[in-house]
Amino acid sequence: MVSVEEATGVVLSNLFKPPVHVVDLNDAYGAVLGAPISADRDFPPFNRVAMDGIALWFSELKNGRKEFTIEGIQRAGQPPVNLSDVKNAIEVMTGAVLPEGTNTVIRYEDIVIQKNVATIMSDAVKEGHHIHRQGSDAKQDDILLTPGMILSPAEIALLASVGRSDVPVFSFPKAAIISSGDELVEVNEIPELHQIRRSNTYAIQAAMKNIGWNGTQYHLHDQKDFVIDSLKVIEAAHDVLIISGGVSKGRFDFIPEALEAIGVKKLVHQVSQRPGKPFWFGVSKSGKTVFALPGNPVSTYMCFYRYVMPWLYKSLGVQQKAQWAVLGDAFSFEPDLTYFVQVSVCNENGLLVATPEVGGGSGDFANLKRVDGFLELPKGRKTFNKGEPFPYWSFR
Ligand SMILES: Nc1nc2c(c(=O)[nH]1)N[C@H]1C(S)=C(S)[C@@H](COP(=O)(O)OP(=O)(O)OC[C@H]3O[C@@H](n4cnc5c(N)ncnc54)[C@H](O)[C@@H]3O)O[C@H]1N2
Ligand code: MOO
Repeated sequence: MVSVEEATGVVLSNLFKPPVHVVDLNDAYGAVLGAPISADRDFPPFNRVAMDGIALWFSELKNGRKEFTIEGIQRAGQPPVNLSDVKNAIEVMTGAVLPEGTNTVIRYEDIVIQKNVATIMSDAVKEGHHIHRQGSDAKQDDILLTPGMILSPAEIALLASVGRSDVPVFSFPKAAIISSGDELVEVNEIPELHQIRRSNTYAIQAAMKNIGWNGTQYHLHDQKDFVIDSLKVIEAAHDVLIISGGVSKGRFDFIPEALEAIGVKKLVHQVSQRPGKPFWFGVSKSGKTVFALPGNPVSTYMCFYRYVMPWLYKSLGVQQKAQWAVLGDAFSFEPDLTYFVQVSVCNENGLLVATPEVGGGSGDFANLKRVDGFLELPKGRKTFNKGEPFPYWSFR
């Protein structure tokens, strides 16, 4: 049995190398950027007028002139006009290029215009006011976005502004989501007394969809040869297998044996954690990744967020930000295991406070509906204090 930290270390050193494909800018939201994006021009690309008003040559104002004849207008979208006489000014619009021969913008609010003459009413005008300087935000060829960024609306705006209508993004690994167990029937079936509907693969699929990842669902009956043959075919056709169930010690828990039979090397089996102790992880001969998550629904769920998601993010170069929350109530847990306690969270004066909602164990997935995530309470301790911070794994 290995610790959570050891298991994490193994999982995160067996990553998927994602290929890059191109998507239309309109479809890029939420995708993971697959190549660096640089500025094709300075940001802003020209000295940009930042307020509607007039532009003039500041020395004239400094030397005492208060009245400036307006000799023209500079609209946004027009090439720069030229101030021909420093005693004059040019009306300028926000977003326009600063007219040549001017170096200061004064807002309409600070002037009075009568008969084409602007009188400056403010004493607070400073040289260079209200000009968004060329290159002040970024220089041409600066790297604006790096691979591994999840594209939010902010990045979409940058991609648009540098002319990237085709966006290179990382492809997600092709995933198989596999359930196993003869007690499981399809969602649209009426189960017999001894049966239940399968729900874990749907939960995994939904968790994946949340980040734009898709998988194909399979179900395996508890028949050893069938499991071996099916896994062989599925392994060949996917980059990652996410299996739920059949990994503990039951007579019909064939998954570890079947995986080894098809050449998947076991790298982790059994982690000193609750839930999810029978967690299994391995890599096939052809480099495919296999997660076999313990079948109890809460265990599957927890292991997906604690191991599969970090693996995916690291594979795609995404920096997963560690989250912490403080324990809302004192808590005790006797076994010498890392305990992922189900918690509901709320924000109290800027602090994320996690209140344990233990529920009825790892089979009680009805409890998950009132829970926001898991708080990771370390092994080697029995009591945990109210107000103490611990890593928090959110699924909302
Ligand atoms: N002798 C031992 N028995 C068990 C141990 C152990 O260490 N020694 N570990 C227990 C723990 S902890 C867990 S977790 C489970 C995990 O077992 P499996 O991975 O083999 O899971 P199954 O037995 O197939 O299923 C467990 C439970 O979950 C239900 N299940 C499975 N798949 C689904 C699904 N897709 N949707 C909904 N529910 C699912 C299944 O019906 C079982 O009730 O083993 C303990 N036993
Ligand atoms: O540890 Mo198991 O994953 O609790 O039911």
